[in-house]
Amino acid sequence: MKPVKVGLLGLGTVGTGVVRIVEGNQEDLSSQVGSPIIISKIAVKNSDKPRDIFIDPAILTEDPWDVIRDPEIDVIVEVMGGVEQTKAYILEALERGKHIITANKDLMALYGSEILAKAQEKQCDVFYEASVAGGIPIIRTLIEGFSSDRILKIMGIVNGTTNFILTKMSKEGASYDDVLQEAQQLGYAESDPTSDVEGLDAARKMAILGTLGFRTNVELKDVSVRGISQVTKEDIAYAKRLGYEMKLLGIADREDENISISVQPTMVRRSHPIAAVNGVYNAVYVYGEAVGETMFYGAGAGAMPTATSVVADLVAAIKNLKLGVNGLKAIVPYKQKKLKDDEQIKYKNFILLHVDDKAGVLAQITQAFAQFDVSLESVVQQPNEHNPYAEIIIVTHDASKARMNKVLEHFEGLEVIRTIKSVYRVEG
Ligand SMILES: NC(=O)C1=CN([C@@H]2O[C@H](COP(=O)(O)OP(=O)(O)OC[C@H]3O[C@@H](n4cnc5c(N)ncnc54)[C@H](OP(=O)(O)O)[C@@H]3O)[C@@H](O)[C@H]2O)C=CC1
Ligand SMILES: N[C@@H](CC=O)C(=O)O
Repeated sequence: MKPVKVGLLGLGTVGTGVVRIVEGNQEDLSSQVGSPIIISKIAVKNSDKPRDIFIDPAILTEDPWDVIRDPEIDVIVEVMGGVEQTKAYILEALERGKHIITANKDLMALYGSEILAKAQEKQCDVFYEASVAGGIPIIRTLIEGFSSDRILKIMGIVNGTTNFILTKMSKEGASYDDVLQEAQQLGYAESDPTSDVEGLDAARKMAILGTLGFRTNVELKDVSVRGISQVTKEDIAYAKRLGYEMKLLGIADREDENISISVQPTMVRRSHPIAAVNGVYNAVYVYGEAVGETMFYGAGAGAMPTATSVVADLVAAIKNLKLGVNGLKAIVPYKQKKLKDDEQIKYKNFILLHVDDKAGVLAQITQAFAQFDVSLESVVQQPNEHNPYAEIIIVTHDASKARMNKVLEHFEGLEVIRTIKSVYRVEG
């Protein structure tokens, strides 16, 4: 049987995992697709770099165009990262009728619609399962498993690095910087980890999930983003005390046809299944109008979990190639997008204030909430052992983002408030 030739762009954390799986599971994979799968060319930045696996130096190139322009290659697996130049490689590969597998969320969040339109024009597959939540098959699930339902909410821990950091800070009291370094050594973090810790990586993934779940074109600029770099050990301790776990949570929801998408550190009620997702694990909770609650769990980053999704996509693409079809057409968004405004976005809030320790302060604070029509679930005032100020810890009921912003603006001008220490979304 004639082998299927695959071109690999990138041989780093994920690329090495892909080679291991394709070689290690060759018998099983080839029996599924009906012919051997051969990685015949690999583009890397530095072909002299020592590798963890044996690679025939003759198949390495430092020029990705060698892979894209090779007429023998049927499928391109892109695990190299990058956006503008990588987009050019992929569009050219599609132009040449090659099928694409990518783990690149940066690319798909920014140019997914253009790439998918080109794929449709050329009747090629573009599969990108590994781009969201590593080893969890969430993209296929949204496209196929939920094709019959109307999704109302998608809530996810979709970044392994930040979940690893928050878990270690919470359970071991570890320092933010040390754990970030460990996540980098383990191959979880992006080449520039700022995109992990500042929430951008999760935002890209939520844009992809929102597009698929709501069948409308969610763009990166539609996602409001806040990362974990300002989350302190004290914040995590307060969350725990109140019965919550601190998680970097992506939330996409819709009411009628109005949607909102955000990524932010969130205090999640301990009884919610997502609160128990720790370490590099990810989870995506999907609420469908008909199906109700579902949740999908697995490793969100790292070589082998991510490569599992990449190679599963490869198998799907080769099966399609053999059948002369291309699949997953439902991914092309068709609905007009309507974003919620700040008055329509509502959730509970946790607020920690440092205030002057004197009579009447609490009344001033609660009055401000009443003035802007924000009702409160709990308010606690306590002296601070080490400082001359008191702490006020507030949890609101659901309040619109617009009204909460007004409260916080008002607080900026209140003399009795020394610092607005922390404000977090609360879920559950
Ligand atoms: N790591 C993870 O857990 C996950 C990563 N992803 C995504 O997968 C992709 C790859 O990530 P990862 O494997 O971690 O990245 P790495 O940095 O480990 O690997 C990148 C690879 O691409 C090669 N490369 C980079 N730039 C070029 C270039 N211009 N020309 C040729 N080769 C190039 C590098 O070559 P060389 O080896 O010579 O330096 C390296 O082999 C990214 O899009 C990432 O966002 C998705 C899910 C999980
Ligand atoms: N840096 C990412 C890798 C997977 O997408 C993460 O930590 O989740």
